[in-house]
This record gives sequence, structure tokens and C-alpha cells, in this order.
Amino acid sequence: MKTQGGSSDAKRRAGESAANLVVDGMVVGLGTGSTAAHAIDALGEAVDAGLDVRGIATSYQSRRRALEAGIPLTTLDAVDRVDVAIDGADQVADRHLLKGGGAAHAREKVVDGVADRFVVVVDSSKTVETLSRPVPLAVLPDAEPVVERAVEDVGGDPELRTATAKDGPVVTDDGNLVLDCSFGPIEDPAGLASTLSSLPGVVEHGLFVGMVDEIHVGTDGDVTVERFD
Ligand SMILES: O=C(CO)[C@H](O)[C@H](O)COP(=O)(O)O
Repeated sequence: MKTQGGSSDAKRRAGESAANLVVDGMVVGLGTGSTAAHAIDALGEAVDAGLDVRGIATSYQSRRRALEAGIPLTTLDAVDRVDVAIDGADQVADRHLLKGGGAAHAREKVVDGVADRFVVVVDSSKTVETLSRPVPLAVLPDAEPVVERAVEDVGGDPELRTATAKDGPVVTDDGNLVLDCSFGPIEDPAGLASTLSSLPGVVEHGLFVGMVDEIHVGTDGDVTVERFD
């Protein structure tokens, strides 16, 4: 699995802390990435001990992890609501996130966005004053050259994400390509999000603006929780 950022211990602390929020009867959005995987593992242990929950996976990877952990799965069309979604992030500034390091941000945005409570799990290396990592765009394959030019026109520097374990580009679970687009420091996440959403061929971008309800930040010795309500 792709990992980045801080220690595995810090990620585990954050994931386990968020998993503790889940109670009997909940439908839980299961995020993607190495930190969300710790939450999935902790939920699996709780299910083993009798917790009654159903999970909604946000990617092939989180589905596999949940199945291995023994979490019963459901789908968005089979439930009325998602009580809580627990997901990782590549950068966090206040209530804004950059996601998509695992190329799952399109499905993640749907599940995280519909959840009554969106809980983010990160290690402390992910928290910043201003978002500045490249913004991943999931792009319709045929539209890739068009989107590249459009991103340049709005001041970005797009780079097609390529796979390490295969020749050629990364292809998302939904068959899209990924353009990682550098804009430097992102002073106006809402404005950039709206610009990127308006580009034909962009399926989804990795800016999650003001969506977060709670952030669990793990360090090697502790976890801090910030709530926004
Ligand atoms: O957005 C994501 C996947 O699309 C991940 O949540 C993000 O990349 C964080 O991953 P990790 O916890 O492994 O650092």
C-alpha cells in the first residue's frame, strides 16, 4: 500500500481514536490509505467483539481491507444514511483537505460528503497552515489533453500520475486518469475548487473544502482531536 507522511504508530493512534466513535447500528464510510486502514482494522476487532456495524468502502483497497477485517459491507443504494465516515488526508489546513494520494478521492468525496459526520485521521506531518501539495484531478481518459491545457490556463502545472508497478498511467477504480496539478500555496481553496469543478473532463478534484467535522491527529505518543461544531 502507498504510504506517506509520519510514523505508522502515529497513524494507528489516529485511526483507532476515530474508530472509537462508532457505536452499534451505525453505517460507516471506510476511507482509503494507510491511516484509514488502521481505523478499519480497529473496527474489525470491535466487530469481532460484537459491534454491529455496516461499512461502505471508498475503494478497492478499503473494500479488501474491510473484508479481511470481517466488517459487513453495504452500498450507498442500500442505506438511507451514512452515520460517520472515517478517512485520511494528504494535507489538512483548518477545515480544508487535500486528498487523492491513493487516487480514490472521487468515491471518497461522495461517501465522506454524504456522511452525517466526517472524521479525518492523519498523523501530525499532514497538518499545515496553507495547502500546497499538488491537487489530484480524476480525469476522463479521452479528456486528458484538454484538461491539461485547461489547468495550465488557470495557472496550474499538471503532471500525469504514472504507476510504479506497471508501465503507463495510474488508472482509478472507476477507469479515470489522475493529473497531479501544482498551484503553489493555495490561498483560496474554495475558489480553486470551484474553478477545477468547472473544467469539462474533470470527474473530481482532491480539494475537500469545509467538509470536515472532526480531525484526529496522531503523534508517536498521543492523539489530539479537533471538533468543528
Ligand atoms: O486521499 C487518500 C486516498 O485517495 C488518502 O486518504 C490519503 O492519500 C492519505 O493516505 P495515507 O493515510 O496513506 O497517508
